[in-house]
Amino acid sequence: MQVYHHINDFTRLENAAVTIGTFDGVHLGHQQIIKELTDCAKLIKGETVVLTFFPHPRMILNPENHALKMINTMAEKAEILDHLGVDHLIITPFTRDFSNQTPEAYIKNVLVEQIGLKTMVIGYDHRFGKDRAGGLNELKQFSATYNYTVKEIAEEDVKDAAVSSTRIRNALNVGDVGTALELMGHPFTLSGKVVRGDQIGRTLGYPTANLFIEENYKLIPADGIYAVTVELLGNRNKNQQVNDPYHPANAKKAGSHPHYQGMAYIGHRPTINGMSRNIEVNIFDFNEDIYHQNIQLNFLHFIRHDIRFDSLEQLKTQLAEDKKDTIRYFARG
Ligand SMILES: Cc1cc2nc3c(=O)[nH]c(=O)nc-3n(C[C@H](O)[C@H](O)[C@H](O)COP(=O)(O)O)c2cc1C
Ligand SMILES: Nc1ncnc2c1ncn2[C@@H]1O[C@H](COP(=O)(O)OP(=O)(O)O)[C@@H](O)[C@H]1O
Repeated sequence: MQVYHHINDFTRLENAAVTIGTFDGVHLGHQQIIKELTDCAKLIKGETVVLTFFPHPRMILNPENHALKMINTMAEKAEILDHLGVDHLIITPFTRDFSNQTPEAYIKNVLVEQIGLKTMVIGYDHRFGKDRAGGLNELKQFSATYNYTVKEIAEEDVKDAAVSSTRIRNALNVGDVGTALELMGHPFTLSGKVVRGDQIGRTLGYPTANLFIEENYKLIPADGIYAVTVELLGNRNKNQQVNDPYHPANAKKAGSHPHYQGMAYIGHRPTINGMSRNIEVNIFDFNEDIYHQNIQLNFLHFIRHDIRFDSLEQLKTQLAEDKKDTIRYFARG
């Protein structure tokens, strides 16, 4: 997949099948749109283009709204779209100028002249252009003039499945990573660098790698303990991943890097009166120094809520129970 950070970097295609959206979570509904896009591209012997906005329009229009958290970082989204076989991903900065275009100007200047639109695949409720005046009707209205077709994804197709980014965010906010997995068809992930903590973990017999997440817009699930798989990504630069998905350090094929099971903790560590909200993982059958490495946690199952214990000894007893519960979860297959 080719990634572009500005529409001007894009070289117009002969036959582009295009879709536009935020695609947060790249859930089963989104995957249906991408599948439709791929089928349309085959019909016109063309290539697939996903046009997305980053930062999210609401982050720009509402920068003080810290409540707006995203299921995916841009890098994670790019990676999933790449796996789904998308040919071109255009990440457009959402500027006032851009959003002030009329629907026709947007269709003509951006979609037709800069991208080479031949087939538009679009969800029933997508809006674009100044005051969100553009939608399916406008796309259809100008299709004859600018010589493209419109493939609509019907409301019932998306709604039937009851899949939405909002529903996934709500599930994650209460720790229900199982529902998120079901609605996305892939696990919710957190990735970042391993940083030093207070080094208490190892004294309990449960060393925990502490995760630092760079993207402040990333949604962190509810406090609690989770069954996760852990991928050791080495020292790759996550930003490079978006800029250059072909960089060898960014190749992330199944089995190309170590994969472990583990139990993750999200919370303030009330037992030791911790101040910060930590994301930590105890990796099973593992004993290596991974400070400064990038790791990815794949969240599969909620184990329990965070608890304040009266002593570290009690916490340690509970950690042994958590490990048993987590192993039992994985054994269930
Ligand atoms: C699976 C797991 C469950 C945990 N559960 C709790 C908990 O219920 N209450 C709590 O205060 N801390 C909990 N912790 C966090 C520990 O307090 C923390 O790992 C320990 O203080 C070590 O911190 P350090 O990595 O900064 O050294 C848990 C950690 C893990 C890995
Ligand atoms: N099984 C393991 N799970 C997690 N980290 C491990 C494991 N074995 C070794 N480590 C290393 O130990 C560190 C965690 O030890 P810990 O005592 O909890 O220190 P800290 O408080 O700095 O996280 C990790 O960052 C990692 O480098």
